[in-house]
Amino acid sequence: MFRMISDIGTDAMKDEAKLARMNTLQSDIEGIYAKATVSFSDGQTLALEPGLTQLMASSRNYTKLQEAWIGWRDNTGKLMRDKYADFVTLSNEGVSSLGYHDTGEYWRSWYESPTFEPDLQKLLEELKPLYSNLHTYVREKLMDLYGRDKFPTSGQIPAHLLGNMWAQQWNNIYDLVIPYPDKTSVDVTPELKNQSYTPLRMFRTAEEFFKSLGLLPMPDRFWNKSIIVKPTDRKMVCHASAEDFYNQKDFRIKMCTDINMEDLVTIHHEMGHIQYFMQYKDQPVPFRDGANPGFHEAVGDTLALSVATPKHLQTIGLLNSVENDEGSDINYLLSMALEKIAFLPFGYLIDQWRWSVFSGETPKDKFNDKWWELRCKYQGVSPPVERTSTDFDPGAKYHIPSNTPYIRYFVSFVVQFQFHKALCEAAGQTGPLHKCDIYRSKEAGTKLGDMLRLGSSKPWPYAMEALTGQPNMSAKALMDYFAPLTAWLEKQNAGKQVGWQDACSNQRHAPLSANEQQAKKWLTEYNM
Ligand SMILES: CC(=O)N[C@@H](CC(=O)O)C(=O)NC[C@H](CC1(C(=O)N[C@@H](Cc2ccc(O)cc2)C(=O)O)CCCC1)C(=O)O
Ligand SMILES: [Zn+2]
Repeated sequence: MFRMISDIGTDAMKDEAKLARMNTLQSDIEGIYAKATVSFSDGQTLALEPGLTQLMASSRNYTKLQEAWIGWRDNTGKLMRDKYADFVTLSNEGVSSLGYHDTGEYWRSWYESPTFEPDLQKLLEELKPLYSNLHTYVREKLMDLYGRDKFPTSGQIPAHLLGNMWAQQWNNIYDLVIPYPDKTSVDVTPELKNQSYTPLRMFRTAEEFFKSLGLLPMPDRFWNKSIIVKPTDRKMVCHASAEDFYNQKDFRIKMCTDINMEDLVTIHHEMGHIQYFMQYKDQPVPFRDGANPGFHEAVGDTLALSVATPKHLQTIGLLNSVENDEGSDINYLLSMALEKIAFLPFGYLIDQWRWSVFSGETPKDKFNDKWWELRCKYQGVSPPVERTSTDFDPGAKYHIPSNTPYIRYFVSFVVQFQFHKALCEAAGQTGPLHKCDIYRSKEAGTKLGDMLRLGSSKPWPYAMEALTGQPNMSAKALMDYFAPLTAWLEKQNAGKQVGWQDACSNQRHAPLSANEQQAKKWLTEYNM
């Protein structure tokens, strides 16, 4: 049901004027985000894609990163706080006539579970040790690079140093934290460029994976009507998206494709939505949805877990040699953890914040305090500079101005490992889960297709059981996948201060004295 009446106001809002006002606020807020750029002190002006995204990914200049981080928030969130508060009020009025207390309760209803919130909390708690170990390992490396005096004594990592505008995934700082630099590195971005991959060839490569499982190819109309490169003749919101036109033949992706590994994964993600649209196209319209929104987000990412393996990348000619030793294995698992484990607290906290706003628990003057309370506590990241209540940092993340629910991604990052495990078993793959590649397995494709064709015609636990043999969300498959890395990180972090205090402190660590630096250098060399 989440897709049919997602802009709930259309059906329920009796007062046309209020509906018009809500839609005006929503499009004003989205317009602020879409037009935002950052002008730097050196005269350069960058938009989010590709400029700021590439800067946050590749710059190692503390001050430049900080300027981009502050500038983006000044030109997005800061300009929308009051409008957002008004939007929240009208959105809640819209759903109240449907019998929901507030918009958050309506959004949670799509998961059809009275224990949805405690289930999520339990999953995050189970995954916290793994996240803390990754956080500690990365923090140590970043402290060495940027200096301890940049880091708060409470243990958080400054949010602008993690290779991403929102610190939501840390794959772009892999080069700063790679455990065994002389072993296979799995980043195939240079190879994609060497082989002059085009956006179209990246899309065709993804389609070929789906077809190898016996799943449906992209129809001609998809190829004719999709937009896969940033247009030059007009403005377009570059944030990738997949659209279902509900006419059983029109399905499209819009995306400003960059030639890199991150976008190859995103293409699989978007194509996963298209595959789901096509598989349930013959269901009655109300059932042309994912079993729940998290399932819809998990399809493409599940297949990308196979595609990203060194073995698969070698199969498709993007990696020439694969070394099967512990070092290469840890390198690969760490690169996957920077994308998947790093994301978990972020994926969880966005709607914890938003639900608290919709419920009235967090009033306008507390919007930003609540945001940083959650960011400091769950994600262990801190603002590089002091934030005030007139800032509105949640508004700097696409899904807040676009009013797109987010807990679906937390659900997806958990269930995609359950799906992967089930498909690997169907494909007869018996080795470690992180080495499994279901490429060309018709058994796996049939099992997945059968689940996708259900759409939302059955409750999601039924679909979960059909695919995995049991009805619940479970962190076990994810923890099995990363088990070798967990052991390695625990060894690396032995003797280190693991974790952080709930609240961010303003106090920074003192810089190392000269002989402390010398001692650290000897220790590092000795340990090596
Ligand atoms: C009509 C409509 O609304 N269509 C929906 C789909 C549907 O509901 O049918 C849709 O196209 N939504 C766009 C959204 C785009 C992306 C996104 O926003 N991702 C999250 C989190 C994340 C990050 C990494 C990752 O690997 C997976 C997820 C972020 O970037 O923060 C951008 C990159 C990937 C997915 C999407 O595809 O989910
Ligand atoms: Zn998606």
